[in-house]
Amino acid sequence: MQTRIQDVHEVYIGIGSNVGSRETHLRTAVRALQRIAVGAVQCSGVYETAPVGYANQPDFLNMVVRMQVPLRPLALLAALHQIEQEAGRTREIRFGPRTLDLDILLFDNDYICYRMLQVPHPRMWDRAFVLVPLAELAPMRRGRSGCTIGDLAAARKEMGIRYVGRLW
Ligand SMILES: Nc1ncnc2c1ncn2[C@@H]1O[C@H](COP(=O)(O)OP(=O)(O)OP(=O)(O)O)[C@@H](O)[C@H]1O
Ligand SMILES: Nc1nc2c(c(=O)[nH]1)N=C(CO)CN2
Repeated sequence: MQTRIQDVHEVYIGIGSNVGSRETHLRTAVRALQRIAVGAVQCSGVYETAPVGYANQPDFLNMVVRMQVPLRPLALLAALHQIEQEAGRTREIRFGPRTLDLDILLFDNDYICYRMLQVPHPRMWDRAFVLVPLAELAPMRRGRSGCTIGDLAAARKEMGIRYVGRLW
């Protein structure tokens, strides 16, 4: 069956890992995302980042991808949960260590407010580990404050985050 253009959505996904082989988890995640995407997945660089929200855990690797998906928001969330589970993700401590975390940052230009899903991701605007890689892919997008993601990232790029390179 053909996918109609209006059924395809542009989404940005935040990826994080701080347990096990972090780089392997990122690579596995991007390959899995490629399987649900229409066309190529575009990747930011990879950053090593100090933990935010719960300090007593290892540093993360973080990156962001942009892709087009033929899925509605909750179906995309379910697909991301499945990929997290396949990477051995468990949920014990809020903001705590995890093999793989996949967050929907942006879904087209939509505002989504379901019990299980809020988009734009409500905590992304303060997080250097999201804004800095996201600014590589969408520097001119604006948040509710009216500031661009590029400006928000520039104001935070010294905050516990170090560029380590590209996976692709
Ligand atoms: N934009 C979103 N992307 C992913 N999950 C979301 C989003 N909005 C709400 N959720 C919900 O958050 C729940 C908890 O997700 P998770 O365990 O990954 O949180 P967390 O990574 O510890 O914290 P944070 O959401 O601040 O990154 C998910 O099961 C999902 O229902
Ligand atoms: N540096 C960093 N800190 C975090 C991260 C993350 O991906 N990177 N994810 C969290 C859970 O939402 C909590 N804290």
